[in-house]
Amino acid sequence: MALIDVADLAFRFPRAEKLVLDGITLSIEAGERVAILAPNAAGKTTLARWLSGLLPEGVLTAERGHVAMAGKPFAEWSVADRATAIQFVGQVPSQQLTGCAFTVYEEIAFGPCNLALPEAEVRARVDEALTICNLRHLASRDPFTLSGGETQRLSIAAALAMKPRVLVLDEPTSNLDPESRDDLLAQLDLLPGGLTIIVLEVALRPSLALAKRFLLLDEGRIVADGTASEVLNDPRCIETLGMTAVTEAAYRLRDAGRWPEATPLPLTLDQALDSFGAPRAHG
Ligand SMILES: Nc1ncnc2c1ncn2[C@@H]1O[C@H](COP(=O)(O)OP(=O)(O)OP(=O)(O)O)[C@@H](O)[C@H]1O
Repeated sequence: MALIDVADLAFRFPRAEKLVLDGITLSIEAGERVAILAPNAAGKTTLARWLSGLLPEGVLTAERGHVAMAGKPFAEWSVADRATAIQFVGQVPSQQLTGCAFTVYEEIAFGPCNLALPEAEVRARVDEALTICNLRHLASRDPFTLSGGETQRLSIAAALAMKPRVLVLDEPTSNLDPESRDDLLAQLDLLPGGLTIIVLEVALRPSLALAKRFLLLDEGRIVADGTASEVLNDPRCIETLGMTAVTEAAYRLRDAGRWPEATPLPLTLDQALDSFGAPRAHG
């Protein structure tokens, strides 16, 4: 059985003419690292909230279909069980702070404390999350004094301290400068192998750094599902999301007759260097 099953999910916001999600069907296995790609306003955050069990909520219900985790629709999960099964990290770091923690340490401890875990277990979880997210030196700081990148790392640390099976990341690097983005991606790359990661993205580079499987969301439907080269080279993906800078450079070189026709266009710098037998950029 897949860990997450979305069955013919169709959803529209109240009074909206169009469906945001229009028959989404997909399965995600435990341990998979999946990127769901789509342009702005295509429904990434909405789908992320469904995948995380944050929708349905109140009047916001599906027109049809549902999302289930481990075979059970989210509607049947208790809040505590859902929060330990799946965690959502959104794109605006400051909106994710609890607002009731005086320190970074307390912010990370908030979730585990609400599960009424023994103090030693809470401490162990906070310690581990501080290390993974490189926040140990900031443990005593007021969360509201952190930079955007630090706050995003804190949001992820707080999510990890819940020891979820699934982490849903909605454009996690969209508000970060290139250095903070690369730092965060390097840290995410070190997360435990068993953790299922679903990242919803408009940007190709962070998706390539995190995911092995790629889905393209278009007009409320999943229209492509495959490897990076299958999905990122799909004309529908190129039309809506463009190409990586490396692919575009190779594409232009090929047009100018300076990229071997038989050599596939690379998606990343490492692939481009491999094509020429050059040493990779990092080690
Ligand atoms: N609460 C709401 N009420 C009505 N419409 C909404 C609501 N939230 C989102 N929408 C609309 O639903 C559509 C999808 O929004 P969503 O935020 O899911 O897209 P997105 O792909 O995450 O966009 P972005 O990349 O710009 O963050 C948009 O047209 C948006 O205006």
